[in-house]
Amino acid sequence: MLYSKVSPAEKRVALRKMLTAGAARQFPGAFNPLSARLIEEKNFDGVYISGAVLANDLGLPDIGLTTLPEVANRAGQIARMTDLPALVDADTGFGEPMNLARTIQELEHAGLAGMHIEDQVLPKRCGHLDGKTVVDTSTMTQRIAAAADARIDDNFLIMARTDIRGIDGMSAAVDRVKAMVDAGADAIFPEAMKDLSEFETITNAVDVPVLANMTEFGKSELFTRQQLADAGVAMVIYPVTLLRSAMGAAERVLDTINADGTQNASVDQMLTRSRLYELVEYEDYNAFDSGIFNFEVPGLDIEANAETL
Ligand SMILES: C[C@](O)(C(=O)O)[C@H](CC(=O)O)C(=O)O
Ligand SMILES: [Mg+2]
Repeated sequence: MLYSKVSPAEKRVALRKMLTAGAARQFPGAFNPLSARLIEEKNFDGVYISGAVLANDLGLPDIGLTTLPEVANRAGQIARMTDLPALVDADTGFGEPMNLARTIQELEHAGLAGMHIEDQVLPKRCGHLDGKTVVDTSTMTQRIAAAADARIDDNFLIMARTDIRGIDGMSAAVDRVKAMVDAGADAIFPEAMKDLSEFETITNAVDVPVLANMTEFGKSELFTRQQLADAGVAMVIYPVTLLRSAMGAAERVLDTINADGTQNASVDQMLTRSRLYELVEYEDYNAFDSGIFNFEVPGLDIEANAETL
């Protein structure tokens, strides 16, 4: 009922423990707090909170327009609704090293288990698009060092993402991930890997957990969990999958209403009222209320006093 009773500190420890090379832990992207519940109920390992989803949910493109308070607030609403650890996408960190320090502390206070920051320059782009630019290595390593230094809970995971693969190729990507680990990154997100051998090159180059981004309509093929595990990947995200599915369903039902004048033909595709109530634990709230508002007043015989009450 209400929020998760697992503390952020416990979630961070759990995240650290589960991220071993080849574990390929699966983190679907929650597009709202309720979908985080669904992810947990379906036994996934953790919840991802995508920058693209946070921006798109506000009707904005994913080009770095969202602000730290917006991201921290929404990510916190999602993270506290599940017992699973949540990893949030903090884009480029919302500024330069001093801002990075504040970003880390805000996200820690919001109850996140970890975050990732990337080496793009603003305006940033989806990592699977062309036309990106990245900062030089020393700017990126300063961001990571400032983030690591500002953290209060040592278990808060700082993941570093590089978008350099699509610009300067794989050997630049290998140099960049090594430098990011040396600067204090706890985990690596190599963006826009073309195939499994590229993931393997990265997992062989560093000793920290590596993430694979299985976003649809991007540059990577949609590999299975097993394929990614065999390439040494520790964590897999499906960042926009649920939002795309939910919006796809929404579009179809609107078309049905337009065509038929009623939603009847779509009802069997919907989450039923009882299933929805199950997800929000309606029964537990009812039980709580009936335990308190039982209309019994100690020492008072309600029936005997019925006329005067
Ligand atoms: C992972 C990502 O950073 C996100 O914000 O979810 C995006 C996903 C996408 O746009 O498909 C990305 O840059 O890959
Ligand atoms: Mg993003």
